[in-house]
Amino acid sequence: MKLLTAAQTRQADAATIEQEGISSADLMERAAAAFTDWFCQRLSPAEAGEVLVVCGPGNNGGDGLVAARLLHHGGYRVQVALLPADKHSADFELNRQRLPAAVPVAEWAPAQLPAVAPGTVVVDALFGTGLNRPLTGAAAALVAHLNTSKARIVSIDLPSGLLADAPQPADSPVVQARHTITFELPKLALLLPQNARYVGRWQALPIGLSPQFLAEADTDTYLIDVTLLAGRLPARPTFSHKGTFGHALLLAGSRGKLGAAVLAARSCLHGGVGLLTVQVPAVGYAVLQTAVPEAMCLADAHKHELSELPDLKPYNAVGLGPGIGQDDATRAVLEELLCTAPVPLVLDADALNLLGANRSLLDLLPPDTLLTPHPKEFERLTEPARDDYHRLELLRDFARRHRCYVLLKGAYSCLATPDGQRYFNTTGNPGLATGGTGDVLTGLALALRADKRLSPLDAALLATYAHGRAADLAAVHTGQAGLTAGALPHYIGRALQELTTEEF
Ligand SMILES: NC(=O)C1=CN([C@@H]2O[C@H](COP(=O)(O)OP(=O)(O)OC[C@H]3O[C@@H](n4cnc5c(N)ncnc54)[C@H](OP(=O)(O)O)[C@@H]3O)[C@@H](O)[C@H]2O)[C@H](O)CC1
Ligand SMILES: [K+]
Repeated sequence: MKLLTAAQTRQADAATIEQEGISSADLMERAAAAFTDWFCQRLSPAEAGEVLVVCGPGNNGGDGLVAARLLHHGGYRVQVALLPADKHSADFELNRQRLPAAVPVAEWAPAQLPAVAPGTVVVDALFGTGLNRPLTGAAAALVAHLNTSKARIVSIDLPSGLLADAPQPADSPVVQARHTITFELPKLALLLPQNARYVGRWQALPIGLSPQFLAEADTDTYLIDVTLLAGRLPARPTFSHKGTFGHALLLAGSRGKLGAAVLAARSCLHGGVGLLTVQVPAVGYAVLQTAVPEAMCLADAHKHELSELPDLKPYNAVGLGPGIGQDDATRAVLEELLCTAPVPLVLDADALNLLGANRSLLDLLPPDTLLTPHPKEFERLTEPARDDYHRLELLRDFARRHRCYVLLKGAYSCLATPDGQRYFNTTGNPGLATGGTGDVLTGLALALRADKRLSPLDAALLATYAHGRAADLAAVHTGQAGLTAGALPHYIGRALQELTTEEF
């Protein structure tokens, strides 16, 4: 799925209107009807009580007027508050006329903003993708009034005051919505942590925008979902053997952090790798042989941390990082690996922190290496980000400069590619915010990078999606709070199976 900018959304509207031979008012009716259906499925007229629809001067306000009409006809008690404005869009005016007289309408000027009782259901239709500057004056006053009222706010398209795809001053007035219901495709602003307090839970409702326009739209930003992944994970051939799915080497663990090596190893095996060899410090040898009998194990000569690199010839991919610590001997292993790796690399955790502490090593990164930092690890590789938008710019620049794939982990993890593309993940849940889940991702990514049938991009996309999907499958049984990294590997196979396609 593509992520479109506000400007592209307007172009999609125009293309839809032209190709279907409909009016913009028809498309507004379709969008507002989708919103109203969503609303009615969640709140009955009795549960909603008095619904306050606040409308701005443009087509976002027009959506609100249509929703007010449809809710009224659906038996809801509705009133409409209009933001004072000198001019209104044509479709706003049209739907102002269509609003039944039985629906009370009042213009809410800053001087006398009526009280909004706590818990009132408010439909925020002030501004959407047409917002082009921070709110001031009457609009800012109304937004502040709504936010302090503790109303239950659902925003149409965007929480009013939030720009669709660009940063804005941190003190800009923005509606704090419980839900944001957007149309067809999400906007970038909905995916960023700094906007979470405004956006609440978001959902994109289909409104039949031109499939041709969407297919041809030029974007460098995508969502990782099942449609994007279709066909990327081939079925496992009948006459497969262990070599078919690659032999991976995992370099992991240090004294007191051997669990990371176990988690990554188990995940790699559940990710479908053919053979796995794990090298751990000598202290971990018995642990790995016991905990992960399916993996072959090499004991590093050093007792407590990794100090040597084995011969890499037998391996199709190498993973380094989970639990390795940052001792000098381990840094030397990283440097040797970067200089000699003839195979795809997956670097995580302290391997990234070692890169951050020894920036000259970044110049040794082989092309197509996959790095999987969380935001703090990424900051150590680059610089502190001003905000989430700046962090995405840093991410794109880093991936381009070092010709690598960088997966910035978090809600909606973002994969940046060497050619400047960005992919936001759509799976996962807050249950992943627990120790060891990154190690599980590393093991899964290593398994897929060892599969010679997969491109570096496909392996990274599949690992990102399946890791979050495994968490979603697990959380059904464990709950989010009860989700542990150790439970995740058991759901990876099913997550991958859902993505496997049998070619005709
Ligand atoms: N495909 C879809 O997603 C569809 C979405 N629809 C809805 O249409 C809106 C977008 O409507 P639009 O009229 O383009 O813009 P807004 O309603 O968001 O804003 C109205 C005008 O407000 C002015 N503006 C911008 N910023 C401010 C501000 N800070 N303070 C005051 N006024 C502001 C601006 O006009 P200017 O002349 O002042 O620049 C805006 O034009 C979308 O969000 C959906 O809700 C369609 O209904 C159907 C398809
Ligand atoms: K809105």
